[in-house]
Amino acid sequence: MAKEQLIIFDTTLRDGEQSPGASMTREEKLRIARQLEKMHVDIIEAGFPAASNGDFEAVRSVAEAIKDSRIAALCRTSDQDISRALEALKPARAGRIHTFIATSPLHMEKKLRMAPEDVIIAAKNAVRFARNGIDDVEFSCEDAGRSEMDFLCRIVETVIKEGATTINIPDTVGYNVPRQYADRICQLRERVPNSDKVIWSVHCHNDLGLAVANSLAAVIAGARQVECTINGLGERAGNAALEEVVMAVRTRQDIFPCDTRIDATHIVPASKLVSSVTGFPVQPNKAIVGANAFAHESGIHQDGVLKHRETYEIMRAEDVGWNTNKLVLGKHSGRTAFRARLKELGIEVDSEQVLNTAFTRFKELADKKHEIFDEDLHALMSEDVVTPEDEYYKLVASAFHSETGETPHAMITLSAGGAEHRAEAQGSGPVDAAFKAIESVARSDADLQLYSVNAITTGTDAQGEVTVRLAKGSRIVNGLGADTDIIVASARAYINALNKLRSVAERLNPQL
Ligand SMILES: CC(=O)SCCNC(=O)CCNC(=O)[C@H](O)C(C)(C)COP(=O)(O)OP(=O)(O)OC[C@H]1O[C@@H](n2cnc3c(N)ncnc32)[C@H](O)[C@@H]1OP(=O)(O)O
Ligand SMILES: CC(C)C(=O)C(=O)O
Ligand SMILES: [Mg+2]
Repeated sequence: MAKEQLIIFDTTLRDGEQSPGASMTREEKLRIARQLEKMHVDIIEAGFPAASNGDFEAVRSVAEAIKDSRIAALCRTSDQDISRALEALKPARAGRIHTFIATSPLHMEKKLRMAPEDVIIAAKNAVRFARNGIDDVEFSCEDAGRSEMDFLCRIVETVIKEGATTINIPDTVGYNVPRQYADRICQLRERVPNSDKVIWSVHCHNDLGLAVANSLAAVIAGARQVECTINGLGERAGNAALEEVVMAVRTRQDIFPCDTRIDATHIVPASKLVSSVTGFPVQPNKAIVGANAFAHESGIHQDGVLKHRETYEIMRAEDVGWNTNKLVLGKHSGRTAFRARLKELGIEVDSEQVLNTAFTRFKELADKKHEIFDEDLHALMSEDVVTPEDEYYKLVASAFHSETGETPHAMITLSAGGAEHRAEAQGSGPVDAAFKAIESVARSDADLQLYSVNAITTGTDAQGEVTVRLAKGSRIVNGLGADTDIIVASARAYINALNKLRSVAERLNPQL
């Protein structure tokens, strides 16, 4: 049997924009709307035209530009708001008026200061007025999650009689839990006359982190429109995240009697676009669109994924717009992932013993660094362990001078093959000066590819550890140096890298 359609109503440009700091210009709304259209979002709520001239123009521009998604505009129950929204929607090929009024005792008494009977009259008049201007009218019972069921049934019955085509039951303050919210939808569908003539919609906020769970529970209870936003953007803790709703329904087709029309491969680009427009970063562990959503770091998981992806992946990264899943090498990784990455990098390991030695070094490095990059692996595999006894270069003495207004200066005494050399240099900072002084003796001509500093103890007397990566031709090595003086640690790291470069060169050319 063909699945029913679950309508995706995206409100990133309206409720999403209500996130403090997320307001968008007309051009930004247009860019996002085009991406939503590409994804096959059914309805794009573009804004609240009565809010400002800017929002009016933004809704009008979106209505003009978008052809394959329906454009909705939000308005209160007043004729002025509705007229403004109708005006903004004029260029739309398909438009929808979305009008709302609060229905909870708290909102009616304290905010609207209206008697419940007057709220029903306002809703009735608004839907009638809107239907005179447009065929598609959605009515929302704001704060439905805290409204009395009998009252909800009455107001919904009234607006259906006036021609509302979609009835939205928002959990405006994210107060509901899934079973209770689903029960509301079931009761409304059972009790309201002609409930089968309208689409039941849900709009959940995430104040208790339940927006997606509540939306999905409502879908199982018969809702066929979900209002949601990219990255879960929205007022306060946000709305249900579009990407999570879409992928939950798609991944669990064994449970849901419906599916969306969304082309999920556009989800990650949409997430990145919304994040860059609003300046709201996506947390790495965010479902579907977070940088770690398809990344595996621990050895047992990596081994499983390499043997069969589905051991630890319920969706394919490619299906939501990532290039691929990721195996991140770190201190929890095991030999399987280590060997696999080396193979990808074209590094042949000819024996188990070489692999084991390299793996031990890899673990030592991983204890010091959060993430191991491909360059680290190249360095790791191309270097020999240099023991203090066979170090060619040794730091004998050093002095650094750095004073405000003066060029930093370094003096180094370096032993090279047993002969001591004294060198001085100036640099843009004391570390730069130290490296230049060392180079003036070693003349390695290597490229400095990485300089990174870690504090390995805490406090002002912290031991600083420096990593220096040098590259020469195809050789890449990592040098490490530690000292409580960070400039000395840097000089040691540079010298350590020089010794490793030399030892690799010797291995390749024993005449050296
Ligand atoms: C749950 C939601 O997300 S609701 C949508 C939230 N979005 C917005 O608020 C859009 C941006 N808002 C605005 O730009 C402004 O608030 C405007 C232009 C809409 C109204 O501005 P103002 O006229 O200055 O009113 P103000 O914002 O101070 O107060 C809201 C008024 O609307 C009334 N109101 C609230 N909801 C409704 C409604 N659904 N239908 C009719 N009146 C309503 C309030 O009771 C209040 O009326 P009062 O001034 O007589 O007390
Ligand atoms: C206007 C309505 C749909 C809303 O955003 C809410 O109740 O949260
Ligand atoms: Mg909302």
